[in-house]
Amino acid sequence: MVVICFRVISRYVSQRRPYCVPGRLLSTVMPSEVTSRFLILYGSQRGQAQSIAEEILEQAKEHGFVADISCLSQADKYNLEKETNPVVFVVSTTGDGEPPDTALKFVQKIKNKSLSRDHYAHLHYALLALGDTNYQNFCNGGKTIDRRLQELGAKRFYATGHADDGVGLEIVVEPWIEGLWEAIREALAEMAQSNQQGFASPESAQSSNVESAAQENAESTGLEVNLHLMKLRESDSQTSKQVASSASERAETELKAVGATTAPLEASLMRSLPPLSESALSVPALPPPYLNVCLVDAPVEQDSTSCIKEAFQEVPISKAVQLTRGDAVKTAILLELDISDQHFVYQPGDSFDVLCPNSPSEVEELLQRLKLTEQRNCCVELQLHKDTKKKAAQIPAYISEKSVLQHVLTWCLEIRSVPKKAFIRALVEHTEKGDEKRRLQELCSKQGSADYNRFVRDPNVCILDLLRAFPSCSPPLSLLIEHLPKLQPRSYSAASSSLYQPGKLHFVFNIVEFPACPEHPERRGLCTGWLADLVSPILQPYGKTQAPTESSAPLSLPKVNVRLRPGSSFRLPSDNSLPVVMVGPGTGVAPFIGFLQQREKELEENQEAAFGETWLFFGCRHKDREFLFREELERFVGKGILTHLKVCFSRDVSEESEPSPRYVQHNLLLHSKHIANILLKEKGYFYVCGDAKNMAKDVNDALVEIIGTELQMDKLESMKTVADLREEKRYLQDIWA
Ligand SMILES: Cc1cc2nc3c(=O)[nH]c(=O)nc-3n(C[C@H](O)[C@H](O)[C@H](O)COP(=O)(O)O)c2cc1C
Repeated sequence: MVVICFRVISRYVSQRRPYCVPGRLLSTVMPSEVTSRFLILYGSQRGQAQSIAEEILEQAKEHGFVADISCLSQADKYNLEKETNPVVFVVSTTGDGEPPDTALKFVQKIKNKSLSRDHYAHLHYALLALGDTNYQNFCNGGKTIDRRLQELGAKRFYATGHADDGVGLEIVVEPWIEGLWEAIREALAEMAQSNQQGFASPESAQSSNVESAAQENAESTGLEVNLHLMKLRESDSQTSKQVASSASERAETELKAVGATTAPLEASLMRSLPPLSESALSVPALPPPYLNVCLVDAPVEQDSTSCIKEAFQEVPISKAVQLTRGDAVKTAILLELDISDQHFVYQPGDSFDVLCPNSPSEVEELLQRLKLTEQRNCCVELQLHKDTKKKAAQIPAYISEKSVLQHVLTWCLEIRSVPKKAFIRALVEHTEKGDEKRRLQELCSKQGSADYNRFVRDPNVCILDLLRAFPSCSPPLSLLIEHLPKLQPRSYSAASSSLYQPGKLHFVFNIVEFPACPEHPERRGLCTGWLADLVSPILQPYGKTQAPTESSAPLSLPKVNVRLRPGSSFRLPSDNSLPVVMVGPGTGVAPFIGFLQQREKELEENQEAAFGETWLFFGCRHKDREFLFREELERFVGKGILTHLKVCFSRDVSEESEPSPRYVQHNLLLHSKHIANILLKEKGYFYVCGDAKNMAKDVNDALVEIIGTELQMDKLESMKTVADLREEKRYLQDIWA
């Protein structure tokens, strides 16, 4: 990162810091003995931890270090048992506080109970955990690894960072990385000192020779980098001044043009105001390009979709029903998938992934903006730049060899993703007009962080929005492939039981709507918008839920690609006699329909089956418009399968004298005694499904309050009791942000 004054100077100085370690070490450590090597290990589910790890790798070079990088799943590429250099972990969290799939084996390995307390006594590490405070188990993936490494004697040489995707990872990530270099230097010096005091093995002596050579090498590169940065700084501050004056001139002209003399101009995606518009900027280093892209006019021989569809099964959608009345604010749709021809075994509570394409109109617009409409059917051939400065550069595995351009933009790249600052920095180089260049520089700069959050991150701006806002920006296709992440499948919870409805899989979703805002036009969520369009020919309107008859069923049913998500713990207790409390407002009720269907069937098959109490807390805005699965839930109550159905409607005016509860958490509080009994005396289960941002947090707070009140505990104690419930897997969440 960084190009201005004080940072450039401190960077320049920092190249020599391996020799300028703190006083107590300076006298004992010789320069050639201080190695500059360290290892980066990342565990990432959707690529953010990986790209931060790669950013650390890039910056390492500039700071005079030699770093190796590996995914935690590539166990053959590193060996922590013998690692003598500092290790930097970057680990995200997925599911309900789980480590990412790529870190699972590693976590299993370090959790092995037979490992001794000093197993990692030789290890010096730092850890950056990524998470999202919208989820209860904030950063738990990283915290789990951190805790276990401590238990096994590893030494933490730098305070653990906990970055929150809910407010912007960069708020923690950027300063954490800034402080990392000094910390590694100190750790290296300390380790070298310990070695000198007699712990050095012949192996490490050998490696330190190699490393000091590498360090010299890195230092000379570092010097060049700094000279380059100095030059950039000079030219940048000139540009800043020029652009700043032209920005205020432009603002004035615009004011005059609209005849306004006093009304202040507002900042926007395209325009900044002082002080930012007049500030010198610290912009990130230009990410090194690493891909050569050739568009080859050749016939496509293989099915280029095969690589992304691997592990997915294509299934017909046999039914689609609108569950909400026409005047509901959100439209909920139930889909029934026909999985009878597939080997697709699921349990109630499981969730699964759906592959969805980008919108054809957005792909078309992108092709036009890239001036590639004529080449849409060309094969995209990717090669690594021979002399790229990007370390660990790889051709994206999710773009198969013979893919055509239109297919790549439709199925492989997340074109709706919010461009990261590094991407915006790279766009600057492909922008002609000075004022547009300047604004892009601001948006990726340290000084422009608040503007980036306000005009890019919060309104979910995507690359197309940027290209619309900055007409002189004309990036090459290679830049998009380098910077856009892989298009991710979307997850949904099963809303059925396969025991109850063999060969069928149900799920429910709300069509997500993003209203128009100054940064982008109105649009729908990528997958939910696509699904809604896909099923519109077979959609049964609200209130008509009968199965399609032979004659009314269309000849060809729409199809989707689905894949079961493994490892769910969101399951009914194995002991049927235990009571359960389920909290699922809105579409969050989905998995509980599966639970209750399962029990209905089990009871049908065995009249003797005895189930514990079942409580369901449901809520929505209006009883008449959005009470999803009302009839089915009432049937469960009638059959005694659901013993307590507690509903609340946040926007209905209560007709009763007593004010009725507004949200599920209020309803929970009304039944405190029962809930506390179920969870703490009867060892029951507590399930929450739905929105993480507000509901799941409020429900958690309500639970803390319930336990505190009923057991007369102080807040800290009741929070600990709730944490214990999670640990015992009796408090389970299936939530989304
Ligand atoms: C399905 C899903 C589940 C998540 N669960 C949690 C969680 O339980 N706790 C948490 O702190 N963050 C959670 N997150 C947030 C991610 O850890 C965060 O967005 C992170 O930046 C993702 O990094 P990655 O792309 O490297 O996986 C979750 C994100 C998703 C998409």
